[in-house]
Amino acid sequence: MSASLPRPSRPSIGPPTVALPALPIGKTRKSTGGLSVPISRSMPTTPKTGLRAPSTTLLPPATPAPTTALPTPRAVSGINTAGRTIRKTVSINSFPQPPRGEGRVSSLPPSPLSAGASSRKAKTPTTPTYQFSNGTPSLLNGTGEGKLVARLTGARNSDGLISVSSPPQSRSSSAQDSYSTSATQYEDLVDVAQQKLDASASGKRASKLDGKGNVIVSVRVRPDAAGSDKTEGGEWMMDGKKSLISYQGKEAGDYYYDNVFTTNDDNSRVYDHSAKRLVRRVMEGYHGTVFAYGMTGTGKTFSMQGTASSPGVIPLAITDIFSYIRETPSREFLLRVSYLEIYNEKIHDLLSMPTGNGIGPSQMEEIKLREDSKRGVYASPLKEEIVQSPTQLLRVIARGDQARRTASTQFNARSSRSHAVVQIVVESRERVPGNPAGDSKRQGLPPGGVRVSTLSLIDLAGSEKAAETKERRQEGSHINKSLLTLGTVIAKLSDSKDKDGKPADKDGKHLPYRDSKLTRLLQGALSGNSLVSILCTIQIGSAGSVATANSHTTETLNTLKFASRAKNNIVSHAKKAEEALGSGGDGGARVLLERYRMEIQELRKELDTQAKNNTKKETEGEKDRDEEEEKAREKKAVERHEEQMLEMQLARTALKERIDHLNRLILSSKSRGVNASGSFSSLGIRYSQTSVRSSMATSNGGRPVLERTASLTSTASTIGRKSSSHRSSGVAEPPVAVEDDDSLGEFGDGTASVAAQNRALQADLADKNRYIQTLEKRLLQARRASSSRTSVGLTSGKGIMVGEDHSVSALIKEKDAEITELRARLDDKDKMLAALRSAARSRDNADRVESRADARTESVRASQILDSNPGPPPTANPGSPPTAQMARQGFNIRKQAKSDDEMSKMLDEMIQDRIEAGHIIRGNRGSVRVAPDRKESSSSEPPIQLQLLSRQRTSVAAEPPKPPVVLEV
Ligand SMILES: Nc1ncnc2c1ncn2[C@@H]1O[C@H](COP(=O)(O)OP(=O)(O)OP(=O)(O)O)[C@@H](O)[C@H]1O
Repeated sequence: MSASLPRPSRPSIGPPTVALPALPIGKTRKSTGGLSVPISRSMPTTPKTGLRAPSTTLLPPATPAPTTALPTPRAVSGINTAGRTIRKTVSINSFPQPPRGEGRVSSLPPSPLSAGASSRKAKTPTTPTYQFSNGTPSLLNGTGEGKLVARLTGARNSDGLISVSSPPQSRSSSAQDSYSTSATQYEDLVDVAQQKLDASASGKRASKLDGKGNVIVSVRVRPDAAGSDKTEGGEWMMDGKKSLISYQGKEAGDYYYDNVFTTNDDNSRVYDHSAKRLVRRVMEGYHGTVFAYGMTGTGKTFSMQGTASSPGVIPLAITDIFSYIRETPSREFLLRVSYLEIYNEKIHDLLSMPTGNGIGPSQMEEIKLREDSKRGVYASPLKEEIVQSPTQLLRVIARGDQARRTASTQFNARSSRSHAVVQIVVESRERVPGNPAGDSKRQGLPPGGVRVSTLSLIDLAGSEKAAETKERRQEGSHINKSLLTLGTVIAKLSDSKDKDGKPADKDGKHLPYRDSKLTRLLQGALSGNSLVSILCTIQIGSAGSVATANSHTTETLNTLKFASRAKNNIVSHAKKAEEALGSGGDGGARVLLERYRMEIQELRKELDTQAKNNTKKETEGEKDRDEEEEKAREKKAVERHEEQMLEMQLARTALKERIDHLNRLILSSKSRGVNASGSFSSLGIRYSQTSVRSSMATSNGGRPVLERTASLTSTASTIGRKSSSHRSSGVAEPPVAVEDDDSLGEFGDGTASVAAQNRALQADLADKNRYIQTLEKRLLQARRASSSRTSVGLTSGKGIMVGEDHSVSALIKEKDAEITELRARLDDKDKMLAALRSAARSRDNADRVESRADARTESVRASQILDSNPGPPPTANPGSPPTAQMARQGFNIRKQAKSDDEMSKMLDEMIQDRIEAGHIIRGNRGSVRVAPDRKESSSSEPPIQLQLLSRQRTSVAAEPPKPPVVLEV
C-alpha cells in the first residue's frame, strides 16, 4: 500500500534552513489532503509537472456512508442551494486530518471532545494520507465530523472535486465593531445536530480520535503584485476546493492542507475557515492560538489585521467574541487584552509604549517571560486592559499597531519587523440568576467558579533572505533565527516525553523552546495545551513574474514544508479550562472576574454603609437645621420683644415725663401760690378768686370767667388724671372734695400778682414746649426704630408704612394727637394769659376805686343809708361830682354783691344736686366732702376745678357781705 503512494518530494524541497530536520517521510501530506479513503497503490509516485487538476486517480475511493441512520449525502448536497449550509458543512469537514501512524504514538490523551484515545498505528511513509479521510473528530472541525466527512467523500467521488461554492458574504465590511455574521447561529444548529450524531456514533469513532484535529493549517496565496494571479502554464497549481497546492517544478509535489485560500478568497473566508471555530472554542473555555507565518510581504499582516473594507482575523475574531457573549446569557464574561512584540529578541509592551514608529523603548521596563504551572509561559510585567466592547478592543489593538515597528524592505513597503502577539484573556462564569451579593465570599460564588481561557493572535515577522541596511539585516537575523527555532521545534515535535514526563523529541531530548522568545512564548500552544490554527502565506508568481524572478519559489516551498510539518507534528490535547473557585485558579490572583465580584461586593457594602451614614447624617443635619431655625426664630422673637419693650419703655418714659411735667406744673402752680401768699396753693383758685372779683367788678355775669376757669382746670385735670372728659364740663359734674377744715385762706390772703401768674404761665409754656420737643424726639426715634425693623420702611411723602407693628403707628398717631392737643392747650393758655392780663387791668381799676372808697368811710355809711332808701344809682362817671360818683360806686358794689349772691346761689344749687346724687356729703360747718364710695374711685386730691368751685362757693358763702360803701354826702 505504501509503495503505491506518491512519494513525497521532500528531498528536493527540503526545509528552508539546514537547521530544520528533514520531514519524516510518512508525515508528508501533500498528496493526501483531506481525502478519506486509502489511496490506491497504483497512484503515481511522482508528482505531475505543470498545472494540473488533481487527478481522480489520486483521489481515494469514496468511503461508504457509515450508517444508514446518518443523513444521506443527498440531504447534505441538497442544501447546495443554501449557501450557508454548504459553507458550514465544508468548513467543518474539509479539514484534512493528519494521517494515522505517522509516528505519533497512540498514547496521547484523547481530544477533549473525543470519546477515546487514538488507535493510530505507525504507518509507513508509503501510506501517509489515506487515513485522513475518516475525519478525525476535533474541536475545530465540529463534533459530527466523521459522518459528514463520509458524505463529503462520497460527493468527492462523484466528480473528483469538492464542489462547493464560496460562502455568501454575510459579513458587513466595516472597520469598526459592526461586523455581523449569521454563521454563529447557524453553527449552533449544526452543533446541535452533530451532537446527536455524535451520541449515536461515538463508539465507532472512538478508535479514530487523536489531537490532530485540534490543529488547523491553512495556506493562503497572495495575488501577484502585478495583479496577475494566473498560474496556468506555470509550475504552480492551486485548488481551493481540494485544499491542494501542486508544484510542478524542480521539486514537484502536491501539498494538501486544511485550507488553501486562493487569490480570490477574501479575509472573511479565511477567517471563517481557519479561525472562527477556534475562537468559539476559546469562548467555551479552551486556549487557542492563531498565527500567521510566511515570507515577508506575502500577506500575514493583511490576513491578520485586514483593511477597513476587508477586516482580517483579529477584528473578525473580536466581533465573534462579543457575538458569543451576547448569545450566551447564561454566563458572564470579563475580557482583558494585552499586546506585545518581540523585536530583536526583546519583548516590548505595545500598550505601554508611546505610539509612533521609531520610538525607542529604552525607558520601558524590560519584559521577561515567566512560567507558571497554571498559566504556562507568560510575559511580565505586561499591561492588560479590560475591554467591554468591540470598539474598545479594536481601539486598544489599533493603539498597539501604532507602536509596532515597521520598516520598508525590499519586498514590503511597510514590513513588520517584529513578531506581534495579541492576547485576549476570557474569563467567564456561570450566571446565577437572582444570586444576591452575599455577605460571605462563598455565598456569592456561582457553583461552577470562573473559567479562564486565552486567545493568542500572532502576526509573525516575515522571513527574508537578505537586507540592504545593517539595521534591516540585524532585524532580519533575529527574525530568521526565531523562525528557524520555531521550525526546529515544530519539526522535533513528537508525542515523546522525557524521563520527567516533559515533551521531548524522538530521541528523548528536550525541545529547544528556550532558543528564542517566540518559541518560548508559543510553548504552551506547540506542546498541545491549545487549539492551534496556522495560516501560512505565500506568493506565487506566474511564469516570468517578479515573484518568480526573485526566487520566491524556494521560500514558498519552505513555507509549504513548514506548514506540512506543523500539521503533522503539532498535537493538541487542549482541554477546557477548569473552573476555578475563588481566586485560586488560573494563577491565583489572575482571575479578575472573581476579584471584581469580591470588590463589587465590598464596594456595595461600603456604599450601603455610606448611604446609611449619610441618611443618619442627613437626619441629624435636619435636626440641627431645625434646631438652628428654631433658635433663630426664638432669637428674632426675643429681638422683636426687646424692640417692643424698648418702644413701650420709650412710650412709658414719654408718658412718665409728661406726667412728671404736668405734676411739676401743678406743683409749680401750688408752690407759686404758696410762695406768693403763704396760704393759697392753687393757681386756679387764685385765678377764680381774681376772676370772680374781676368779673364782679368788670362784667355782669362772670360766667365766661367760670367757664374759662373750668377749661383751665380741666386742662390740669386732663394732664394729671386718667379721665378728663366728664370733668371738662366743669360745673356740671363736680366730684367736689372740700375739706371741712379748709386751710386755704380766702381770696384776700392767697392772691398772687398778675405778673407772677404771667411768669408761671410762661414757665408752663416753656415747659410744655420742651415737653413737646421731647415728645417729637421720641417720636422720631420710634419712627427710626420702626423703619429699620420693618421691610417696607418709609415711603416718601406717605408717612410711615409699618408692615408688621401697627401698635407703633397707633402710638405715633396717639402722640401726634397729643401734641396737637397740647398745642391747642397752649393756645388756650395764650388766650388765658390775655384774659388774665385784661383781668389784671380790671382788678387794678377796681382796686383804685376801692382805695378811694375806703378813704371815705362816711360815704360808705351814706351808701348803707342809701341802701335802706333806695334811690337812683350813682353814676361812675369820673367827671361827675364826688357825691354822685360815690353813689355810682356804691351802686357797683351792690351790683357786685348781687352777682356774688347769684353765683353763690348757683353753686349752692350745684352742690345740693351733688349731695342729692350722693356724690358728696355736706359737713357740719357747711363744708362738703366726697362720699366715701366715690372717694375710692377718685383721686385723693380733688380735681382742681372742683376745689376752685367749692372754694369759690365757700368763700362766697362764708364771706360776710362787704359793707356797702357809705358815701359821705
Ligand atoms: N490577499 C491579498 N490581497 C491583496 N493584497 C494583499 C494580500 N496580501 C497582501 N497584500 C498586500 O501586500 C502587501 C504586503 O502585505 P503584508 O504587509 O500583509 O505582508 P506581510 O507578510 O505582513 O509582510 P511582512 O512580513 O514584511 O510584514 C500589502 O500592501 C498588502 O496590502
